[in-house]
Amino acid sequence: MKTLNPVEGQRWVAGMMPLAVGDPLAGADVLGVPSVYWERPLAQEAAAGWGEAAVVVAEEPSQAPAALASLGALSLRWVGEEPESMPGPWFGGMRFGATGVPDAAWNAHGVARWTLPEVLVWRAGTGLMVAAFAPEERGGEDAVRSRLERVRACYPEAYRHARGTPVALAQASSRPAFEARVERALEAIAAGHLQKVVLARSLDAEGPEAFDLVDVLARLREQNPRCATFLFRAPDGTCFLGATPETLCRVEGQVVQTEALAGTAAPGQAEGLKGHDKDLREHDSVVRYILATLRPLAEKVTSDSEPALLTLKNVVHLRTGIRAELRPGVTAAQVVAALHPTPAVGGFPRERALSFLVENEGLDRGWYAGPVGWIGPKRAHLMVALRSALVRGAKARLFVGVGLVAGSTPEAEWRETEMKSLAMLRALGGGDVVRR
Ligand SMILES: C=C(O[C@@H]1C=C(C(=O)O)C=C[C@H]1O)C(=O)O
Repeated sequence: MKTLNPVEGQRWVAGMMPLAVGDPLAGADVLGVPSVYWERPLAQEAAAGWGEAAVVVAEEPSQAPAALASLGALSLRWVGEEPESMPGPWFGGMRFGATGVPDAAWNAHGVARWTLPEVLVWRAGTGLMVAAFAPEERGGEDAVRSRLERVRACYPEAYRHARGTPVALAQASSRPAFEARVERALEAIAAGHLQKVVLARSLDAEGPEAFDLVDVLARLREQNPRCATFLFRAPDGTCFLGATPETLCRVEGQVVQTEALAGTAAPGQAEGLKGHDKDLREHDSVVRYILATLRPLAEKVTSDSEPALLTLKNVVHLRTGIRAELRPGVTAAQVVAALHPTPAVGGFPRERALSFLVENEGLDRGWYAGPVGWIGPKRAHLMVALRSALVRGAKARLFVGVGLVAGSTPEAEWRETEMKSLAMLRALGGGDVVRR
């Protein structure tokens, strides 16, 4: 594990102040594309971070849980008032897991990468707050004060709407290759080797010029108010961003909220979903896995008695809400390590499904379907990074997956991946996407 600015043994100083009414995203007009971005419009939770006061990086998959656990060791001294409900201060994520076909495009994001921004702006009630972070030694307090003043002096008060006009995207992906992989998965299911496996594919899209990622974020949050819009920028400028509906875990003290999200229909066919045996089986394996995984960590675990419909712009999902009260001493990092990957994005039985993906998926998922979000003392929110893309310049690689069980068909699953790709395509292109 590598700490770019050592956290252990180092003390950090932080300060904060209110900003006038505004929008965390609007800061991008003066401070540039943020290093980290997070927004859940319906929950009125939004945060943008610039710069990197500290970064914790895992270099090997085996180091990812320790990297996450180490974030709690941050020794932070607040000058003046302490915030009550600041998201973070660590923002980042990690890879889905092992891959059979490593893609160097993911290298700069690392196996796991957690950033403590130099400046963090977040929504608090009707206004904004800004915090700054710096190492204690060598004038930390002065750095914090000057950063806060600099941000206050330049921060725009307007809301940042998308401004660009729609552009045509060149798109490339292989339907025959994906359908052949679906067939292979269905054979493994028919042979009794697997009950469920979630197979993903990529789709390459290219715009006429470099994507304006602030515009893309503005569209993602506006078009997907029930989702978490996120962005993580790696040191080489590559950005991983998206708008995902799936919470891996929200931790507030000892209380955890999570959900099973699996089973999908087109918006027009939502009503049939609750009575559809294939989708109910696909969903049920996720509910059972999450309940069994949380029980050893929790005093009490409860779930909704039946799945409800979660209606998004392009798709409808089956959703079961799950809550747990953690045993004393159990941390958010332990909950993440235990839950990820759930059968909503991996499969069941878990290890067999993951090996099947390494051998047959033919894709480096990178951070797609991995945990992304924020973590701080006593609170954390990690989402499953779906409906997302890795973007560099004018090129974007989108990722979409589908849960396969007995009864799935290649054609229907291809269509489902097409539907799921619309959220990112609409945000990248800025216009409606026509699918034949
Ligand atoms: C794998 C994805 O989505 C997952 C798979 C679903 C399904 O197969 O029904 C539904 C929601 C997600 O848990 C994706 O969007 O890429």
